[in-house]
Amino acid sequence: MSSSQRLPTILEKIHEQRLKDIEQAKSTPGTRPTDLETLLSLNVSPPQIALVPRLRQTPGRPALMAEVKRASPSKGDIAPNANAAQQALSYALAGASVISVLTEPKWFKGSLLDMRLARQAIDNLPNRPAILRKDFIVDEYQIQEARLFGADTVLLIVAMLPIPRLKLLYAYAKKLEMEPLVEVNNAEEMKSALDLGAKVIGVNNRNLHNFEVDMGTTTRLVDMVKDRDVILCALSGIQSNQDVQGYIQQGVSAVLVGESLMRAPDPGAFIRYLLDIPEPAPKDVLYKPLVKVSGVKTPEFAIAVAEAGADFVGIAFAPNSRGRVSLSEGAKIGGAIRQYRASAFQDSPTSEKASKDHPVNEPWFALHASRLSNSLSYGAPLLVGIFQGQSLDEILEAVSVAQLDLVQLQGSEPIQWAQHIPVPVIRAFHVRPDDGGSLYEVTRPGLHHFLLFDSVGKETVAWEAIKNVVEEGKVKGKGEKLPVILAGGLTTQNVSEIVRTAKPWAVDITEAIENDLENVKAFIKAAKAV
Ligand SMILES: O=P(O)(O)OC[C@@H](O)[C@@H](O)c1c[nH]c2ccccc12
Repeated sequence: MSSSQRLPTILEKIHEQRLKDIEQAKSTPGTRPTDLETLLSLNVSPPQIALVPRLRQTPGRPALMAEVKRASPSKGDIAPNANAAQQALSYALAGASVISVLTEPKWFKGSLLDMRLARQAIDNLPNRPAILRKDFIVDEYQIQEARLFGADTVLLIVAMLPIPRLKLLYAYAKKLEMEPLVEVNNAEEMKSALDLGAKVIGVNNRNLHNFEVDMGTTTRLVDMVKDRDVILCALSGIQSNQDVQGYIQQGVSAVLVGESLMRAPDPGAFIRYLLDIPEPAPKDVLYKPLVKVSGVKTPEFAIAVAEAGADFVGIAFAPNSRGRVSLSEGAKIGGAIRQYRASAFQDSPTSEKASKDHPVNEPWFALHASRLSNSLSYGAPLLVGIFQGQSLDEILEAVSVAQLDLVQLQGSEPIQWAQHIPVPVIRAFHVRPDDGGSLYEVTRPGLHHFLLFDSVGKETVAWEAIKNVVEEGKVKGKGEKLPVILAGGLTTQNVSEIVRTAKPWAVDITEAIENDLENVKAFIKAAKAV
C-alpha cells in the first residue's frame, strides 16, 4: 500500500492504527503476551460454545447475527449511548444466534469491555447466542484477547490479510476452538476463504475500502458455495424483512445486522419483524400461585398437606426454628413424599412429552419458575428443606438423607453455595420497608433459582419496597416480571388480596406450631381462588 501514491483507504488506516494498539497492549504490564498465555492456561476465560452448531439451530428460518455497533467510519455516530449488555440481552431474548460486538475503539466506539459485558448479560440463558469479536484481527494476540473477554469466535477479513497470514490466524483460532467468521467481498476473496476450509463465510455487501454498499454482492457469490459444507452469511445494509427473505430464497443461511438494529427503538420487536417470529404470548394473564406449606413436622401431616393440594412441603432443619425436624424425622417425611409422588405419577394420565426443541431463551428466574410449574403437573408436592446458619456439609447431608427436592437458604449463607448444592435453591430475603435498592445480589441470575421475600419479624412483607423489582425484573423497560415466593404474615384472611395485587408466583404459609390441617386447606383454597 505504501508503494502507491494514492491516499490510504479507511481499511488501511484502521489496520495501521490497530497494529499500534496491539503493540501498546503487548507492552503493558499485565497484558503482555506471556500474561495472556498464563490467563488462558488458568482457564479464567469464560466457557465457550461452538459456532457452527449454534448457527444450525434454527431450521426453517435464517440465523441472525445481531451486532452491537455504536458508530462506524461511514455513518459516524449510530447509537453512541447504547449499552452493550442491555442491547445484547434484548437480542438474545428475541432469538439472535450470534451477538457480534465491535471492539474497535476509535472508529466504532467499541471495546473489549463491551464484549465482556455483552457476554455477562447473556451468560445465564440456557441457549445463549455465540459471541463474535468484530474487529480488525491481524495478530494472534487479538484472538487470545477475544477468548479471555468471552468471545466464542472472531472475524477474519480476507481483504486485509495476506494469504499466509490469513492461514496462520485461521489455524490459531481453530487451535483455541473457535471457528472464525471469514469475511469476503468478491469472487477472488471467496476463493481464498474456500481454499482455507472456512466453514462460516460472510459476504460483506459493503466494500471496506470505499464503503459502497451493494446488496447484490452476496447474491453474486452464492453459487460458489452451493453444495459445500459452508454456512453463508450476508453482511451489511440489511434493513427489512424483505431483504432477509430475498437472501433466504437465494440460499443464504445467516444474516448479520448492525445499524438498523442499533437504531430500532425496540430491538427485540425489530428482530421478530426481520425473522418473521411471532410475538410471544403475554404470560401472566391469570396467575394461580403455587402454595408452599412450611413447618411440617410429621409424615402424616406432609401427606395430608399434599392431598390438600400444596405444591411445596417445607421442613425446617434450622436449629432455631420453631418447627424444627431432626435428620431422621426429615428422612421419614422425605420417604413419605416420595411414595406419595410415585403413586400420584402412576395415576396421572401420561403427561405430554416435553418439547425436544432447542430451548427458547428466557430470563433466569422466569425460566426456573416455568420449568418448576411444569414439573408439578402430575400433582405431588416438592419437598423443601429450610436451613439457617448451618454449614454446607450439614445441608448436603440433609439433602441426601431426606431426599430433598429443593433447599431454602434463609439469608446469611454465601450466595455462591447454590453452586455446591445439587438441588435447586430458594434464597430467602428479609425485606425491610427501605430495602428497595438493595436487591442487586438476591436478583443476580445464575446462582439460586428462586426468590423468597420474607418479612422482618411479624410484619407482612414490605411489598412496596420490592414492587419495582418484581414488576420490572432485571430487563429495564421490558416489563419482565420477576417470579417470587411471598412469605411472612400471610393468612387465610389476607392471602387472596395479596395474590391479586402483588401477583406472586407462590405464597408460603408456615404452620410450625399447630400443623392445623383445616387452616392449610382454607389457605390453599383462598390463595388459588383467583
Ligand atoms: O450496520 P450494517 O449495515 O447492518 O452492517 C453490519 C456489519 O456488516 C458491519 O458492521 C461489518 C461487516 N464487516 C465488518 C468489518 C469490520 C467492522 C464492521 C464490519
